[in-house]
Amino acid sequence: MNETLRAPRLMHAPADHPPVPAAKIGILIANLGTPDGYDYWSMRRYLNEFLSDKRVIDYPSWKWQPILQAIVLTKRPFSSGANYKLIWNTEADESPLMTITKAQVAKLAAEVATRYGSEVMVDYCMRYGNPSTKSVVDRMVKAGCEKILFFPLYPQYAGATSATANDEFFRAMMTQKRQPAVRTTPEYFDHPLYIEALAQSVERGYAALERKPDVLVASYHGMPKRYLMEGDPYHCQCQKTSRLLRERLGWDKGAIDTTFQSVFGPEEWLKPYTVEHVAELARQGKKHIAVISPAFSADCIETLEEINGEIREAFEHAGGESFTYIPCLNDDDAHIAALMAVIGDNLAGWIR
Ligand SMILES: C=CC1=C(C)c2cc3[nH]c(cc4nc(cc5[nH]c(cc1n2)c(C)c5CCC(=O)O)C(CCC(=O)O)=C4C)c(C)c3C=C
Ligand SMILES: [Fe+2]
Ligand SMILES: [Fe+2]
Repeated sequence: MNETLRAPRLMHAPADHPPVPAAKIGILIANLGTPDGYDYWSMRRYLNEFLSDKRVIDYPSWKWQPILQAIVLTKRPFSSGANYKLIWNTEADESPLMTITKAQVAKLAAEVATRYGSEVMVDYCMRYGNPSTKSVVDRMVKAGCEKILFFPLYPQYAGATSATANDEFFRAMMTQKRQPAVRTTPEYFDHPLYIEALAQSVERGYAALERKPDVLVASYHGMPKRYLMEGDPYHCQCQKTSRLLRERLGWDKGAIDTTFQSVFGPEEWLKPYTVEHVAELARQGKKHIAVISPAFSADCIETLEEINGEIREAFEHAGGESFTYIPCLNDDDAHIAALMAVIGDNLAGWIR
């Protein structure tokens, strides 16, 4: 057993003493969350929780809630549900984000067991929907985790993703009688192994093509431009990821275009918008493109349906000829190696 994990235990506890589990370290992987089904009520429950989060939509409740409840949640569960149906993993009856998260966590758990032994456990939770952050924190504490490393799988920090995941984690801590020591991992948008994993995925994608694309579009999830102006570093971190990827690939300036997708509501979002940009590329004669989405650690509705469906159609409609979607890093070994490096860095001092 690792020395740093050895904690004083009650060897001869009296009969009426509650059980004392062996001390553990927990690594809690978090992702955004996904609906339990694509039917109206599952979609409504999920979207209601998501779109009521002030880190995501920061309008005052008195203004936003009537619009959300009376307009958005009467229509969007149908349109989004229809999109989820297109990509649903029918075998497991779950969304791809869930299937891929489970695969990532299984590989990480195996790596962690090899590297650190059975005193370090790995589990996952979602910010919205199931399994809830609180339910998994409760389980980890019950299992004896006296230290928890919380790891939201967003390479680029955003208030709407990393911060709200952390908020939910801290809320779960507020109800613990025996509160563990906790750490949250910082963003890893410039981690050399993350950039390496992205580069390898591009090289793999390009090796399978007969003709090299005219441009690689790096499409990131968008957010209102106002959030950038108010200090959210997400936009800058996305730009830096694209630059580091281009440098690692040894490509000239201009070989990767950085764009933003998934505009929601009437405000201006980060530009250029992917859907408009790819159509413009086709009109300019760049008729062969590839698209990668570095902000998503797992393929999901935004990549499988929006990028590889709607955005592909916009490109083809504008005269584009070949559109190659490069999948997210998912459970690629190079991705797991990058995540393990982030975990290792952030366990420093807790374990050798
Ligand atoms: C409305 C505001 C939204 C902001 C701001 C936002 C930021 C943001 N989101 C991700 C990652 C994901 N978003 C996903 C789905 C999704 N996102 C929004 C809205 C905002 N996201 C909605 C309404 C939805 C649901 C789908 C829909 O109805 O269109 C997902 C996929 C979940 C899945 O089940 O597959 C991810 C992942 C990032 C990285 C981000 C950063 C700024
Ligand atoms: Fe989103
Ligand atoms: Fe910026």
